[in-house]
Amino acid sequence: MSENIQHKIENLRKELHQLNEAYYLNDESLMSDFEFDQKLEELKKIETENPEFFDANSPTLRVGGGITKNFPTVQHQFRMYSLDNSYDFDDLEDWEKRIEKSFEKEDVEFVAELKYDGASISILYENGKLIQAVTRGDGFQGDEITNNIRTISDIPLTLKGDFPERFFMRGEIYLSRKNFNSINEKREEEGLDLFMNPRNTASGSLKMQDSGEVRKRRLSAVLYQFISEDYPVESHWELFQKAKAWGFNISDQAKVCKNLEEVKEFINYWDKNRHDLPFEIDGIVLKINNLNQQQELGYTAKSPRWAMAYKFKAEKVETKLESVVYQVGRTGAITPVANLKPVLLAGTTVKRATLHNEDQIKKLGLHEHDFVFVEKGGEIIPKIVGINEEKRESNSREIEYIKNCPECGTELVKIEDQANHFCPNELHCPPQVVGRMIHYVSRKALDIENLGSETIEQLYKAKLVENPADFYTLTKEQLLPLERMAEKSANNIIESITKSKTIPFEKVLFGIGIKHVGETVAKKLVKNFNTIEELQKATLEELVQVEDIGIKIAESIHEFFANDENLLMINRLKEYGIQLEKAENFEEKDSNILAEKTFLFTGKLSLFTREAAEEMVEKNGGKNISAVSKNLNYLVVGEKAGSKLKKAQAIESITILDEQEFLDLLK
Ligand SMILES: NC(=O)c1ccc[n+]([C@@H]2O[C@H](COP(=O)([O-])OP(=O)(O)OC[C@H]3O[C@@H](n4cnc5c(N)ncnc54)[C@H](O)[C@@H]3O)[C@@H](O)[C@H]2O)c1
Ligand SMILES: [Zn+2]
Repeated sequence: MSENIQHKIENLRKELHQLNEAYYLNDESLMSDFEFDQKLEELKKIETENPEFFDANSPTLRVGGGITKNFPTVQHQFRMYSLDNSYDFDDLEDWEKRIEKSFEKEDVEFVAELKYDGASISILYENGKLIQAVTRGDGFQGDEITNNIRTISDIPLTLKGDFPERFFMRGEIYLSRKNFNSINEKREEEGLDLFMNPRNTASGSLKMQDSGEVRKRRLSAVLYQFISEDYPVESHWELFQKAKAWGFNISDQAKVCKNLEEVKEFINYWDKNRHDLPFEIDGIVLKINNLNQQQELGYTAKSPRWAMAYKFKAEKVETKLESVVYQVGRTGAITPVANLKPVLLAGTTVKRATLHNEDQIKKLGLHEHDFVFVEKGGEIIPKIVGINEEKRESNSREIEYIKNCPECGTELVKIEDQANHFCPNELHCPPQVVGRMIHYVSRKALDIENLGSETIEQLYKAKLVENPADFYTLTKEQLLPLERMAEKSANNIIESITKSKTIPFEKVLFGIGIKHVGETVAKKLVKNFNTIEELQKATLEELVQVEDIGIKIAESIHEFFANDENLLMINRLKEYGIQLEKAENFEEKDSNILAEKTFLFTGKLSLFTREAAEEMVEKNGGKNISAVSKNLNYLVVGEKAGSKLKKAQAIESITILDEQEFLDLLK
């Protein structure tokens, strides 16, 4: 018996650890939050009943996140906790009763706030200036991401009014629905995978190395906690008002509730109206208003006793399955999709739900015309979570998975370790053909501006292009009849196509879409092979001798050149003057960490010479400029820096670094 229980505890702990790792480190939700929380609750219960299996590392006792290797690690002066959560009023009532009991003779007030769905951050302010920003990490230590946080316009770099000398502000970094959608629209244009949901995208954005890219994500921030050695006021609510006056973005919806009735009203209101907010929330947070009471209640191993999260369950509705259709992605992956009788769910009308793959359909046991339960969990696309078998028609047949590609008829294949089926007809299956051309024009490949995925699709349908070489024979006259194509756009497209003839070999090699040859591999190949002919002639042995090239990539390169159609395309590209030879100034960049960043060095440098420093900037994608202005991002100062430093200090957007801090940027 006890062996069984031990086994169960260990399995649950292991599973929850894995889910935490996916969620916090890879920004992936492998199940809904509700399912996760149920498992956590189950573990908590078994652990309480079987205290002999105590483990301080259990997910019930530890904050789920961790730190990465990509940023400096910083210890939190004040620990960052998680929140206890509940999904129903009974739990809230229990919590309130416990609290009432602790303060029999005092009034207890609550502050109810929206629970923003993003990633938490702790920001240190000293003398009214933003000094440092750190992620929650494991609660004890986190990643130092100050430069990324500085790009968020909701976060003040300088405070106003009667702010305390030194304190931390904590809050949530999130992404509005609108900005999330526009990021995905752009990714779709560029043929990139779409992001799953705003929470994971916000959290992933914070971990990017290039703050220029972070800025483009247009993140938002809301601050909800002031922390310091001592407090200027006596309640959480007053702190909010203070913080607002100092220039912080505080939630407009927060409200003082005198009792649980008012709390319930607040919760019910937002459960109903949350879909109208411009951002996503996953619940409501309740905090005891009085700071003395907060202090008296203190903390458990993982969360404050003076706060509680009430989480909304994902909504679930029943509707009828009308049909199952199969989508072919640009890489040839097949995704089954359920067409549903339209139904209102979480504020939007749902007509389709993803079925993921054949195994998922089998697991559900889906039959034609079944009545299904649909839920909107962490993902944008709703999913079918169950079937109402009582309503099944007696003669309805089980859904049978397709054997051939719905686009081109080719027999599908299943690759080991992959959940999806694939259409192997890379060169002629329409979505794959279009996908290859979209990849060719994308920013990191031939960077042909003005030619979006829609236009490419139209060109393909009009039989004007079938592979990247065809772009170079396009004329303005052929473009003009396309939908929504004006003279000016047609000219721009032709111009961008012509301009792509100067794009260097390594980007062309990436652009022609040899399987497994990504950006970095393409660079490594060009470093070792001067021309496309040399690459074509290389034996498998020669290929695998190149750094980072394994047998899988080598074989894929061979396969590519064994195909006559590919050779024909290469010959045509050569004829049109595309770069298929290593450029004289080819230089393998170390990284792109400093992309779009400008630098200026001043004063007497001791860790490196000015020339070496400027070279480091360039090798990592940055730019050197010669004067202090608004265009400067970083001023790196050595000893005895003079007027440039003074001038830079007056411009808020310039970050001033010492030499070591500059080197740290390159880590
Ligand atoms: N789906 C999965 O696979 C998976 C995996 C791991 C965790 N999770 C989810 O994450 C939860 C655990 O994450 P957690 O520890 O960050 O807890 P949490 O997200 O449930 O609550 C704590 C966090 O809420 C945030 N928050 C938002 N608004 C706030 C406000 N007004 N005041 C205070 N805090 C506010 C803060 O970032 C705080 O750290 C789990 O309960 C689960 O729901 C899901
Ligand atoms: Zn196909």
